[in-house]
Amino acid sequence: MSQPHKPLVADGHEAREGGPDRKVVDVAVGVLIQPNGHFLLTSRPEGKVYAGYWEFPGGKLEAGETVEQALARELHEELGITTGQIQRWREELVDYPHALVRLHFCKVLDWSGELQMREAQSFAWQQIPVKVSPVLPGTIPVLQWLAADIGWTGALY
Ligand SMILES: Nc1nc2c([nH]c(=O)n2[C@H]2C[C@H](O)[C@@H](COP(=O)(O)OP(=O)(O)OP(=O)(O)O)O2)c(=O)[nH]1
Repeated sequence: MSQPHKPLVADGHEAREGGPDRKVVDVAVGVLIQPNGHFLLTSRPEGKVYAGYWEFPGGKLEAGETVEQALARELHEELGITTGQIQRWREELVDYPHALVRLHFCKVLDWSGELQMREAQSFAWQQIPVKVSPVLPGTIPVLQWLAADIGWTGALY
């Protein structure tokens, strides 16, 4: 099967050919956007790969879950919020040394509940250019899309 486009290669390593042992891991990711356009970034907790890097909240799909179900579960588990409508937005394949991941980015404009950092992560409401660092390689395309939405052509972070 051909890929829709070449994966983004993180960390400058050579992209590996997708052998039978290199499975794609599907990840549901939420871009929570406030009415003023600010979006939520969270830092990856200690103990996970890329600990301390900033990303959009989300996580891997469990067996039998849709992207929307996985994202609603992850946002509740990680942030304690209940999501309203989840809008599928874009997909990105990222080739990390640790895994080949397909990120299913969704826009979330509607949620209820106060944010709770249930995994002791940090959070920051951001706008372009992003002030927190470092950002996870897989989040950079999203910053490009968000910048394009507002006609921003300057630095992203
Ligand atoms: N949540 C999230 N993950 C991202 C983003 N960008 C990006 O490349 N990733 C990658 C990092 C990881 O390889 C993968 C997400 O896996 P994870 O370890 O956070 O998932 P999880 O919460 O289900 O983890 P676990 O329970 O298995 O520890 O997707 C992003 O913006 N948000």
